[in-house]
Order: sequence, then structure tokens, then C-alpha cells
Amino acid sequence: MKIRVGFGFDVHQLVEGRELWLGGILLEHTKGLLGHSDADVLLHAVCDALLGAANMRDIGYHFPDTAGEYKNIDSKILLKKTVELLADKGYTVGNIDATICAERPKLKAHIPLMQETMAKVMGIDVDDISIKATTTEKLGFTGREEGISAYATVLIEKNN
Ligand SMILES: Nc1ccn([C@@H]2O[C@H](COP(=O)(O)O)[C@@H](O)[C@H]2O)c(=O)n1
Ligand SMILES: C[C@@]1(CO)OP(=O)(O)OP(=O)(O)OC[C@H]1O
Repeated sequence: MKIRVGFGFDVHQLVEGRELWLGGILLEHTKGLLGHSDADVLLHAVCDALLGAANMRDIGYHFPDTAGEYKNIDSKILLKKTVELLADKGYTVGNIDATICAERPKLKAHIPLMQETMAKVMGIDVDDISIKATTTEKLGFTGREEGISAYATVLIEKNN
């Protein structure tokens, strides 16, 4: 069995008049994330970690933000397509560990649904996806609620 690790990071700006999609679910909040897609920063970090683990470039390489077909796209579709790109190379997802940096909203209560949603999209066990949340103690752009960032580490596997 060959195993590889990958790391992903993403940031999106918080603005008024947009929905807040995080971890594949819609959250109630006064602002939402701005992007070409639904701007689900956690799913984008996970896509980048998966692509990085397989040495397959990054999310913008496969799904350019200049392409009309990805305008306002549900990032769950991009995550599913990413898992399929890895499957074409013989890789399956081992486990994922991710952190969302957001001053608000409180995410704790929503994390189980994010885990279930993402696990279903990726075809993995809920137990194989860990999602954590932290504030940045009011420091920096996340602390000022100007944006939300996310980090993800993944392990992928392939039979030799
Ligand atoms: N948006 C957030 C941020 C944090 N949490 C939870 O609160 C705990 C404490 O956060 P600190 O940034 O003060 O360390 C953190 O461990 C999370 O459980 C949250 O739910 N939503
Ligand atoms: C997802 C894509 C494509 O719709 O757009 P954004 O929502 O702007 O997200 P980003 O994390 O900047 O990069 C990938 C993009 O190509």
C-alpha cells in the first residue's frame, strides 16, 4: 500500500448579501463568503489537500474561476469531481483533518452535519473526517470578520 499526504489552505472574503456555505451546508449568518463558486472555503481547502497529495496541481487548475460552468457552483460538486480525479489515478481517501478559522458564527453545533455531508460526497466514513473550528482571538482578517480561512490535511492511499 502506497500512502501520501497533502495539505490545503483557502481564504474567502465575508460580505453582505451572500449565503454562508461551509462544509457543504448552509449556515445562518449576517454575511456570506464571496467567490466565483459558492465559496465554501472548507471544501476548497480539502480539494487542494487531495490534489496536492496526488501531485495533481490545485483547484483553480481543474476548475478555473474564469469558466462560466463553475459560476455559483455548489462546491460539493467540485469535491466529488476531485475525489473522482484521484480515483482515476487509483487513489482513495484515507482520512482528513481540517480546521476552520472564523470569529463567527459559532460552528461547534454544525460540525457533525458538515462531517456527514462531506463523508457522503466523498464516499468515506464519517469517522475519517475531522473538522475543527477556532477563532483567531479577534486578530487579523478572520478576527475582524473580514473573511474565513480553512486548512486541511489529508492522507490518500493506493495499492501498489
Ligand atoms: N467559529 C468558531 C470558533 C470556535 N469554535 C469553538 O470554540 C472553541 C474555542 O475557540 P477559541 O478560538 O477561543 O480557541 C473551539 O475549540 C471550538 O470548539 C466554534 O465552535 N466556532
Ligand atoms: C472554486 C473556484 C471556481 O468556481 O472559484 P472560487 O469560488 O473563487 O474559489 P477559489 O478558492 O478562489 O478557487 C477555485 C476556483 O477556481
